[in-house]
Amino acid sequence: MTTRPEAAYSHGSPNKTALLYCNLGTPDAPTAPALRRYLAQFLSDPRVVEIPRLVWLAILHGIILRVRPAKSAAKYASVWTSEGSPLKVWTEKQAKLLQGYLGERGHAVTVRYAMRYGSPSISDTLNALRAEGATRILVLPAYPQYSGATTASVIDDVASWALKTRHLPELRFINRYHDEPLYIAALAESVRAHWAANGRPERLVISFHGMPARTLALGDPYHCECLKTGRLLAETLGLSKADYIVTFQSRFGKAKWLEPYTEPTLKKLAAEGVKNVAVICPGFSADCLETLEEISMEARDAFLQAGGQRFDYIPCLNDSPAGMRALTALAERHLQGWPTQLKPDAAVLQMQRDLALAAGASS
Ligand SMILES: C=CC1=C(C)c2cc3[nH]c(cc4nc(cc5[nH]c(cc1n2)c(C)c5CCC(=O)O)C(CCC(=O)O)=C4C)c(C)c3C=C
Ligand SMILES: [Fe+2]
Ligand SMILES: [Fe+2]
Repeated sequence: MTTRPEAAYSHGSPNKTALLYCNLGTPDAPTAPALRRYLAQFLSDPRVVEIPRLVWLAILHGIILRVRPAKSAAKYASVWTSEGSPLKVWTEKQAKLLQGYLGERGHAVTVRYAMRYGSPSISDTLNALRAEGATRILVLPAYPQYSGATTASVIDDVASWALKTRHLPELRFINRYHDEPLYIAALAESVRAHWAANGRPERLVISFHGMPARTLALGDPYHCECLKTGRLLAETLGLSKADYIVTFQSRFGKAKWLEPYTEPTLKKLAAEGVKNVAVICPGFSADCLETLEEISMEARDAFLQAGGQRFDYIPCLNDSPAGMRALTALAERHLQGWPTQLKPDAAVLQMQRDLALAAGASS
């Protein structure tokens, strides 16, 4: 997308408020060349792989980008839909719904989505929003739990766009929503609906994307926020400590990542005689490779092969009304103080009447 924001964003253009919903990104196609492009951008981000640059770039280009693209492409092919990558399909749909839900709540907000890696990029989308006259932009990363690798990386990307931009809009960022009551309620609602249809499992496994273990010691709040989401969900469902476990999936490389790991935990549970589990992944705002393939295919097989009898995967919040209501309320709270009202509200109308009366009295 080529835009000339500086030219279009002149004095006197409309003062629009916008919401930019940013997700991780996904390859353009389930093919090795598309995966190579995507992984090269993703894994070159110093927020994602925090090891010395030159050493890492040699490993990335010398080994990983030669081997991983074909393997990952095959996995993506197993979840790809006629409309494209699930992550992109859901993210696009969520942005459309957010626009509608905010409109229903009386807010004139232009909602767009962007991807941290791949397309549409954050900088192209910010340029397009400015060209449309956005002077206030609220950035909502699609990550309930804050981590340096995800939320901070979105903020880095917005900041690097800002470095190249003369006339900046007002900017706000939502850093986290891991303990928002409506988010927890939406997760609980989807678990309860699942229980109503399929029965209650012996164990609820609450699986989050992993991070290198050292990030916890370095002060990343991610681990604590995942544990809090898990605890609040369990409390809302009335589960005891023995009924659920929080685990971490998607380990990358040989270093120690946050534990317990999801798949080994599932095998251990099966070995201990647990026959029936349900797995939910609250850290993913939308179903994607990591949930649909890694959990619902690979982890399922591992549990069943280890002696488990029933494995249920509970989908992400995706476009569920409860999930969308949670995002809408979150955005609405962070939009406060910005003029987004479609119609002047009652207080403004009353103030205008008072001013007119006062003007009449003094003339
Ligand atoms: C190399 C290190 C990685 C870190 C750190 C990491 C953190 C992290 N990732 C997500 C969310 C997603 N990751 C996804 C895919 C994915 N993640 C990594 C690596 C790291 N992630 C890779 C290499 C991949 C690509 C697939 C593969 O080759 O295995 C996805 C899915 C994207 C999709 O297209 O469907 C998501 C979402 C979080 C939340 C996170 C840290 C908190
Ligand atoms: Fe990841
Ligand atoms: Fe994975």
